[in-house]
Amino acid sequence: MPVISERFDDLGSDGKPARLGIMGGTFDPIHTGHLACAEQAREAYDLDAVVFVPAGNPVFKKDRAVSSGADRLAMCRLAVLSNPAFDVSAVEIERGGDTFTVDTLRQMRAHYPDNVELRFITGADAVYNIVKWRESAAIADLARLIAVTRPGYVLSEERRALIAAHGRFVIDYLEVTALAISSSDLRARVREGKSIRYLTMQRVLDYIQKHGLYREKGAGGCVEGAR
Ligand SMILES: Nc1ncnc2c1ncn2[C@@H]1O[C@H](COP(=O)(O)OP(=O)(O)OP(=O)(O)O)[C@@H](O)[C@H]1O
Ligand SMILES: O=C(O)c1ccc[n+]([C@@H]2O[C@H](COP(=O)([O-])O)[C@@H](O)[C@H]2O)c1
Repeated sequence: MPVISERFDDLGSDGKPARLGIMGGTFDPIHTGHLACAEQAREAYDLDAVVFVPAGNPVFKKDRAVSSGADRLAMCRLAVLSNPAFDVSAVEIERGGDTFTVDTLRQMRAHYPDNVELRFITGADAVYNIVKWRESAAIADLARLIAVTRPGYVLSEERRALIAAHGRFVIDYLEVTALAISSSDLRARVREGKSIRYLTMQRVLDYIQKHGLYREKGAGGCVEGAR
């Protein structure tokens, strides 16, 4: 059984410096925006691997239904199949309870040797609120952040300064291809019977159809214990 990820549990075990990108999200469902920004972050910061980590119970999304962890995990796995530098980690879904990034980073830091640098990839909308995350100052000590641009979300110089002052955050701001794609929009399109072709990987689309996801209002499944 892998601890973190099937493909990359041994990263750094040869003693060579390595960089691991960690792409956290709800991924309900994973879409091309997520994949493109992970790929562009991998390229820009010379990451050896990027692991997608679907949140078990996303704390900032308690006001809505979230699909089961099993479905979101399965869709992420299908989405990364064609990229040898990508993998998926089930750690947050297996952990249960509310999902906090600090716990995941601690688990990863404990697993990987010191020659593996952790880089947490997140979008401008998520980074905007990072000062409100559980033990956010500790996050700053565990990982360097890659904040990718996202259409519709502006991180002003004032906000960046506020974030920097809050902890000892080291944040690399990366401009990525602007793709105004969101999981909310994909869910709404499926519910309305519209096409989501090309907005996510074909394998993910097939999974959504086969399992009848997002067809009903408030879609997905359970609010509580999203596993
Ligand atoms: N199109 C995009 N471009 C850049 N970053 C993105 C994009 N979509 C999502 N992200 C980032 O990916 C991470 C995970 O996003 P998440 O799974 O919440 O998807 P989402 O599309 O924002 O979902 P929802 O619409 O349900 O809120 C977040 O850090 C978010 O900022
Ligand atoms: O740790 C926290 O307090 C925390 C609060 C909000 C969001 N996050 C993480 O940020 C990532 C993006 O979250 P979301 O809700 O936009 O999908 C995902 O990995 C979440 O677990 C983490």
